[in-house]
Amino acid sequence: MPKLIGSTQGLKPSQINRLNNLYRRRLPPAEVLLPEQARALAALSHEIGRQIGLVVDRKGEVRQVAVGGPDSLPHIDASRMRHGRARLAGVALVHTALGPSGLSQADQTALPQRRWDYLAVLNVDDQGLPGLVRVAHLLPQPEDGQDVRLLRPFMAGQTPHDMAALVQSLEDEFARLAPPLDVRAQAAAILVSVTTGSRQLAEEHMDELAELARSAGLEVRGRVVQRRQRLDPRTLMGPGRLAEVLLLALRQGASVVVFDQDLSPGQAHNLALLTDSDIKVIDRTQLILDIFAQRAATREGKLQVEMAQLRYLMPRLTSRDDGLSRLTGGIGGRGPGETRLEIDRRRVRERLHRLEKDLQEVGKQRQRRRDQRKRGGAPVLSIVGYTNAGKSTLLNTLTGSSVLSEDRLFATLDPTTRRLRFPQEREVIVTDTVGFIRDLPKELRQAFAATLEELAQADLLLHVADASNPMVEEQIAAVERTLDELDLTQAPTILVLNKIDKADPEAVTALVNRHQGWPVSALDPPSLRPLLAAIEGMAFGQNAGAV
Ligand SMILES: Nc1nc2c(ncn2[C@@H]2O[C@H](COP(=O)(O)OP(=O)(O)OP(=O)(O)O)[C@@H](O)[C@H]2O)c(=O)[nH]1
Ligand SMILES: [Mg+2]
Repeated sequence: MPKLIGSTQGLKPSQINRLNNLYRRRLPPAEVLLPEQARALAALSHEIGRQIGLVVDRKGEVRQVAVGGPDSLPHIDASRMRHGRARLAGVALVHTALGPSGLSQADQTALPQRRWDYLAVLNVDDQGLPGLVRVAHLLPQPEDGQDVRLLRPFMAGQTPHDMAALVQSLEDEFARLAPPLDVRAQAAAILVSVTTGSRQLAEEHMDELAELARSAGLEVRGRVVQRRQRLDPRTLMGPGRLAEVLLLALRQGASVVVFDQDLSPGQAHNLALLTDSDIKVIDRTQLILDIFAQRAATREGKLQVEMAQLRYLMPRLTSRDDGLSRLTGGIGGRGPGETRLEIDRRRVRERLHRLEKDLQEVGKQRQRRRDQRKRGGAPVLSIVGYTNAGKSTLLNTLTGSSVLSEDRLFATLDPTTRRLRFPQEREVIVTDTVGFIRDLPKELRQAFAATLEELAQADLLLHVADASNPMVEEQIAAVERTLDELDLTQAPTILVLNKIDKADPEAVTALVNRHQGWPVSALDPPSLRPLLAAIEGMAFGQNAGAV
């Protein structure tokens, strides 16, 4: 028999017994409660002066008995009660309310939070007698602007609907309305941004978040931007708005909610407690970590990503509870965590220590390779730039190689080195590396320090920007800021304005004038000729070509 949960302190053994006995009798699935069950429940609730909640599955079995305060219930985790692939929780909540209050605001928001099949409130009068039963359920589509339907209140035993049939039809309707998932996607997601800034900026950042989500294998099914005077320190957005987001997720069949803002460990924890356990609430940093985890191919890359994930996880391991399992893993359950709920801080620390050692070792090897290259004497040209700007494509076209390039953020994680030959037997070493992004998570910046160190060796930096991107100015600034933070401003830099084939020509002209950049299309070799001449000139001295 499952255990009672909630405020059982101070109750008499006989009362605890009677509460436990509530597990023994099934409730009629079609009817919510039989009259004698309503009487017993009302009397007991009245006697202990607390709300009693019953979580009831679709067969009428009582799966959880919860004891609350005079007008509240404890947190109930319905995750292990879910049946099959149901969209709704597969369980309903029936609880008592002392006095005439009926359905509270908390009840209304609990519906999308917990996805109860339905929620029934049994009023208990001041004599301890059962009053009306009020039932509310979520609507698959809004009706007259309402997302929740309240059934006509009734006395126990006089249910106006066959509740089992009603739940089944809701379930079918929710399933019918959510489109099937694209075969290439791992899950559907709702994107959320809570901001005190301008809507336009928030929308632009959401465009980027959508690209990140797509790159991570998520299918974006909705975007919600909330502007507030002040962020809610507990959950960023207010509870009402959060309930809307969760309802949208339910209707769209989305199992991931991604915040554009970073969530503190406390916020992530609170949000996890306020959402159904089938929903994963993550932030932009986690999304980026997840992409990196999917893309890391070399040993060094994998070590770096695991280190970043563990560093992110560490402060979130303080409290261990049901929210944790959803905080730890990646979207598809990759990454550390998920399978290791029992993972503790000590083990994480040990693993981090090990990773640091391994990374140092790999770093030494990298240093040796670098020294060898240096001894060769050829100048080193490093390609840097915002993710997806076309760095790998440019490397390929410049050096006639075939490094993976993809319309996807963070296609490249591991540095690649190629030779670019000029006439007269002169060559430069060209390296392509991981792209930058605004607000790169600090865990990743630290973990990728070794990779980025490579850039310090560069004699020349090629900063590639995507001139066709509406956010190109912000991207150029973000890259410059990152270079600055990495202390990489010594080497001369050439700004390459890429993708002019699909950019607005006037915008390109303006960019060229403003930044003294070289307009090119990495897909069109002839367009690279002036840039090549500039590279040769800067790598070998202005007049080198004439010698
Ligand atoms: N139209 C057009 N597309 C380009 C051009 N250069 C690159 N692309 C496309 O832009 C996308 C990204 O190119 P990548 O070379 O992978 O970009 P990257 O900067 O290496 O990206 P990450 O490694 O993910 O940071 C690919 O789909 C390329 O085909 C260009 O000049 N014109
Ligand atoms: Mg690349």
